[in-house]
Amino acid sequence: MSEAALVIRGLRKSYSGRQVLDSLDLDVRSGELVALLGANGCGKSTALRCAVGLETPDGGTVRVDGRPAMVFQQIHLVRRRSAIDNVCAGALGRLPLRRSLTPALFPRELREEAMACLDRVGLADRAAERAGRLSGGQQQRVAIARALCQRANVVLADEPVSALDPSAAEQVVALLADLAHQRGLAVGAVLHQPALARRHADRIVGMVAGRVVLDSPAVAVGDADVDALYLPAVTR
Ligand SMILES: Nc1ncnc2c1ncn2[C@@H]1O[C@H](COP(=O)(O)OP(=O)(O)OP(=O)(O)O)[C@@H](O)[C@H]1O
Repeated sequence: MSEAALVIRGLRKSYSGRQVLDSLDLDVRSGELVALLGANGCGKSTALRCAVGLETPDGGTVRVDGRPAMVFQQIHLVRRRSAIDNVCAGALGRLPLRRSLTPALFPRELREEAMACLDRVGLADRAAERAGRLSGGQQQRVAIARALCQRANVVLADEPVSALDPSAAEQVVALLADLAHQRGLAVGAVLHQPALARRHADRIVGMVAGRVVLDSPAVAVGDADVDALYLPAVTR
C-alpha cells in the first residue's frame, strides 16, 4: 500500500466550547477511496474542512502530500456558464488575473486540459452546455472535473451524492472510486449511504462524536458495524 497522501493526527476542534473533533486520526492513501460514515453532527464535514484549510483546527496536524480539492453536496457551478468554462475555473489560480476574469481569454492549453477532465468524467459531449441545464448528477461530475483541472491529487467530497437520485449517486461514487483506482488519486468521501460505501470504497472509516471508531477494509464491514455508527447516544 502506498504512502498516505492525507495524514491527519490528533485533530481537535470545538465550537463555542463544544468539542466536535476529539483526537481524530485519518489517513487517505493514493489509489484508494475512503468513505467516511457517521451520524449527523458527528464531525465529518468539520474533519474534511480542517483537512483542506477551510477551518482552523484547535490542535493536531494535517499533512497533505500534494494538492487538495474539495467537492460539496451543494454544487457550486456558475449555472449560466458552459460546463467547460466551469471546469476551467479550477485552474484560475494558475492564470494571470486579467485572463482569469474573461473566459474568452482562457488559453487554448487550459481549454484542452479542461476538455480532458470533462472526458474523464464522461461529459466531453456536454462541454458547451450551460451548467444549469445539466442534471444534478452531471453537474456533480462537472464539479469533479473542475477538481481534476485544479490538478488535485487529494479529492475530498462532502456528501457528494446526497442530493442525487440512486442511479446518479451510484455513478458519481463509482466515478470517485475509478479516479482513485485508475488515476491514483487519494479520495475521501463523506457518504450517508452505507450500501454505496460498501460497494465502492476500499476502506470505511466510521465516526462517532468526533472520534474514529471504525477503520476497516470495506469488504470486512458488516451490518452491525454500520448500525453501531448510527445508534442514539443514550444506547451506545
Ligand atoms: N461553523 C460552525 N459553528 C458552530 N458550530 C458548528 C460549525 N460547523 C459545525 N458546527 C457544529 O459541529 C457539529 C459537527 O458538524 P459537522 O457538520 O462537522 O457534522 P457532520 O458529521 O458533517 O454532520 P452532517 O452529517 O449532518 O452533515 C455540529 O453540531 C454542528 O452544528
